[in-house]
Parts: sequence; C-alpha cells; structure tokens
Amino acid sequence: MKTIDDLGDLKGKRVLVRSDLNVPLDGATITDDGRVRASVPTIQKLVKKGARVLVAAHLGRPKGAPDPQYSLSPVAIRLSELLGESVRFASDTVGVDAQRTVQELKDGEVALLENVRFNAGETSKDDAERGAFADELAALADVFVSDGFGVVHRKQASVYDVAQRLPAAVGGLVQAEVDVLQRLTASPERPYAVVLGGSKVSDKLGVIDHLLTKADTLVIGGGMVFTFLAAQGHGVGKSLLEQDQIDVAKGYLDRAEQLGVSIVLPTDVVVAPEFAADAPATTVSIDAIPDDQMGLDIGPESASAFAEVIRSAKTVFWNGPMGVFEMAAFAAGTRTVAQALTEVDGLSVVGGGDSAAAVRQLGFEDSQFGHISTGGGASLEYLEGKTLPGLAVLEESA
Ligand SMILES: Nc1ncnc2c1ncn2[C@@H]1O[C@H](COP(=O)(O)OP(=O)(O)O)[C@@H](O)[C@H]1O
Ligand SMILES: O=C(OP(=O)(O)O)[C@H](O)COP(=O)(O)O
Repeated sequence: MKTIDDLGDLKGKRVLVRSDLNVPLDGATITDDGRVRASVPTIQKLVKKGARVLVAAHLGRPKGAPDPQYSLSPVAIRLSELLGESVRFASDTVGVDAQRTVQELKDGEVALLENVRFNAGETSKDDAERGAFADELAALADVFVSDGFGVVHRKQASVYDVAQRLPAAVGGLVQAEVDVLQRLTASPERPYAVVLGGSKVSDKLGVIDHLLTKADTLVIGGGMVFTFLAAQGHGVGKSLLEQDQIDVAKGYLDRAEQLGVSIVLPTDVVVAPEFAADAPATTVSIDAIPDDQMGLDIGPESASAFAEVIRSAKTVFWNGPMGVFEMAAFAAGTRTVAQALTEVDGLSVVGGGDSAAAVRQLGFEDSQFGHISTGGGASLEYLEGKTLPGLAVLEESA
C-alpha cells in the first residue's frame, strides 16, 4: 500500500481524508472523543505538508438523507479544538457548500464535510449508484488518504470507490491498527480468548464461524448473547434477539463442540422491565428470564467466570460491551471484564467505538491495555482473515 509520503509533494493539493469520526453523542455533546483524537495525527501530518485537507466521515446510521441528529457539526468543533486551528464545516457532503468550502480552503487548512451517509450513494449496494456518489467526492480532491480504520470493512463510496478514482494512500492510523492486529493473526500466544458483546448482533455473529478455528475460547455477553441463549432453548423475554439467527447460533455451538473450542456463555443476567436508567434491575438465572423483562447486563456470577477465562489467557481480543454500560445499573459486567483485561499477562486488545468509550467512561486508562483499536467490526473481520474492501482497494491501487 502507498503511504502519505509516497504521494509526492502535497503542498497546495486537495487531500480527501476518510476518517472514522463516529463518536457517541448525548444530544450535541460528544461523550467519548477517542476517534477524533485518533484521527488528528494524520490530519496534522497533511497540514504540515501544506495540503488543503478535506475530511470525510460518517456518524451513526442515517437513512441516506440529511438527518440533523446525525450531523457532524459537533465533531467539527471538537476537531478544531484538538488541532488548535479552525476547521471549516461544510453543511453538505458534495453539494454547493462543500464545493465552495474546498475552493476557499488555503494551504494547510482543514475542512470537515457533512455526514457522508446523508447521501444514499454512500452505502448503496448498487455499484453504479455508489460510483456516482464517489465521482462527486473525488471531484472535490486531488488525492485520497484512507485513515478511518473503523470503516475499512465497509464497501462504501467514501471508503472503497473513491480510492479507485484518485491516487490513494493509507493513513497512519490504519497502518498502526493493522500492525497490531497482524500480531494477533500471525501467531497469537495461547490460550487466545475472544470476548464478544455489544448490539450489532447480525453484523458480528458471522465472525464467530471463523473465530472458532482461530481462538481457543469465545466468551459471549452483551446483546449478542440472547440469540445463543434462545438457541439453547432458554426464554429471553424482551431481550435483544435475532430470531432468524437462532439456528445459526445453534450451528456455532455444535461446531465449537466438534472443534474442542469452548464457547463461554453467561449463567446469570441482569434484567429490567424496560430499557431505562431508572428501571428496577434484578439478577436472574439464565433459565428464569421473565417474559416481560429484558436482559441488559451479564450477572455477577457470569462476570466472575468471564474474568477468570480472560485473566488466564495470554492473548485477548474484546469487542462489544457486556451490557448497557451507558446506564450505571447495567455497567458492572463491562467493568469486571475491562478490569480482567488490564490484568492479562500477555496482549490485551479492546476494539470498537463503544467498547473503547466504555473502558474510558468506567475510569480505565488507555495505557492499561495493550492496544485500544478504533474499529470493532473492522478488527473482528481482520482477525477472521477476511479481505477488507477498504484495504484491498489500496493494495490494488499501489
Ligand atoms: N444486553 C444488551 N441489550 C441491548 N444493548 C446492549 C446490550 N449489551 C450491550 N448493549 C449495547 O451495545 C452497544 C455497543 O455495541 P457495538 O456497537 O456492537 O460495540 P462497538 O462500538 O464497541 O463495536 C452499547 O451501546 C451497549 O449499550
Ligand atoms: O462504529 C463503527 O464500528 P464498530 O461499532 O464496529 O466499532 C464504525 O464507525 C462503523 O460504523 P458502521 O458499523 O455503522 O458501519
């Protein structure tokens, strides 16, 4: 892959940088700015080279049209504070304001485009529709730098197609992330445990198939777990459940047994009648989840068992909070798991926007972990050994 230094003299050049600025927000307040911080070194490097830096990014999953709750405008303010220089914000992605913003950009200045996912072409499955949007993005710049590690597993216009339309290079963040993950895939010191949770269940269930042949133990909590508990025949009440994936989960459990890989599931869960911070929380055994309640955290017995597995591993990768850590009543499982990762005598890696936010919010320091990756799904797919579109396209264009 070409690096930024291979792109030649960038002074006065318009450089489109795809960053992952998908941060958790509470209204317009950024609750964890880790991804913004992680994107700064590459932007700064380009600024120093005298480039006109145009940052493209997404926030959340809007439906291909402008939606104010997913505006990147609060992120422009934070980026500006972290860079120590003003960041212009274009109120559209490729429209009149974006075009004017690029035209007015001077050497060494930075602008952020509005959420790329406000455009249906960004995430379209139709190559022509995605390509048409990528053409518009590419028209704004002279070269492209791919630095949003958290999205390199997405075949989307601003990640994939635009790299086919401009001279393209990999950014420092993506390089650094890949370097660490390569250590995990090449020859992980064993035992190797992978801990999965979170809420993007249908996105991430598929990785289990491959991880069964790579890891010694899979530990599963978070919203992901209820599909497995249902596969074992347990009632899961109102918990997050991917009904159509129950048979898939059953298949994974069977295959794990055949392969001699251990899948560790919770034995108790914290339930509440509704998804609310002040909902009355109780701990129940997994065979006693009431029909009118939902599981929002793993229980204390499970958390201790998970911690034991984690502490005795030499390599641990963790993606996805064990519960709804944003609410204090459902954060204990995530805290116990995070604590165990800090005690690993080997390499511990935390990946994912919310997982990284969780460990910081719960008071842990980044330095207590071997590595905190900005990408959850991207890391998992890398660990599976899958070809990530956003990386493959850079290899092709090298
Ligand atoms: N039992 C659960 N039910 C519903 N949501 C859950 C549950 N456990 C965890 N979550 C939610 O999962 C979200 C994070 O999931 P995900 O996006 O997959 O993680 P990451 O961003 O680290 O990759 C958090 O917002 C958390 O509240
Ligand atoms: O938050 C992200 O991924 P992650 O939750 O897997 O870490 C990335 O910004 C990708 O977002 P997407 O999963 O909506 O494509």
